[in-house]
Amino acid sequence: MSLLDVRDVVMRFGGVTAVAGVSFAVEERQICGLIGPNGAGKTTLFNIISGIYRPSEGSVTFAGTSTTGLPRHAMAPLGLGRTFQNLALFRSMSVRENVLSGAHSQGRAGFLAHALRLPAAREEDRVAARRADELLGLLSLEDVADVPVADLPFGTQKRVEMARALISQPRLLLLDEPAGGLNHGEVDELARLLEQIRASFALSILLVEHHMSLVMRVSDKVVALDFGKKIADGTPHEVRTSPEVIRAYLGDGHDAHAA
Ligand SMILES: Nc1ncnc2c1ncn2[C@@H]1O[C@H](COP(=O)(O)OP(=O)(O)OP(=O)(O)O)[C@@H](O)[C@H]1O
Repeated sequence: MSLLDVRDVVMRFGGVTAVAGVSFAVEERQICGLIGPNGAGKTTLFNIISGIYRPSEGSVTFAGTSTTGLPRHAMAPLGLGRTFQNLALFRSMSVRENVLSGAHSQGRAGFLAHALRLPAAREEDRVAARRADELLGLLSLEDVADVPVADLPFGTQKRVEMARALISQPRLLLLDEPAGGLNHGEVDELARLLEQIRASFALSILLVEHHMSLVMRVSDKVVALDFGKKIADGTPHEVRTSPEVIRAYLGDGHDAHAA
């Protein structure tokens, strides 16, 4: 059984079919890249998997549970973490507070236990604080732990978002254009970080990304979309050399050399 199973998913917005019957799977500990030219349907599919949209047709199964149409707040407790293309951080809060905010979805002790500072809640807070420290170290954020997020460069904010997604210990991390807005050096750093995260946390990653060299470097497999349909699904080499993928990028005036 695959960790994530996307089956025959269709998404229509009025007269527009954004996703036209896509199936693919992500296995345990796999890094899967999702690529395609502008308007191919990547973000729509990503939003379906993370519970923002309910598909018009088809199903999504995560770790054996059907998540089709489940609300997004039900996703983190199941083990699905995500980051956003345009960052969704609390800008006036510190890095540590932002990272800790990701732990709340995991809490089992409940609102009342936290309000009354009962032992179960205090233990949860201790565990979360310990995990936050580990993640701040792993993502080289210790020196800025107490700095408000708004005062940090974009690349650093992206690492904060990653740490916040990781604190809930997801089995699958959904990353929406993590390289967007990063410079060369930062993209290189990101590639190393993704490999390190996979090794340290034994998780799977689904990566929607335009930055081809990053996708090809870190992915075990790549799924390519064009006009809402899957046009390739295989190793980075297979996808990079697929005539349909080359055609999709060339035909649309995209940077085909990078592919
Ligand atoms: N809420 C919506 N209402 C109407 N049409 C939409 C909506 N969301 C997406 N679309 C259309 O669906 C198609 C796929 O869009 P989507 O954003 O999923 O593509 P994408 O591959 O993520 O593109 P990009 O790389 O530019 O982010 C596009 O034609 C888009 O205009």
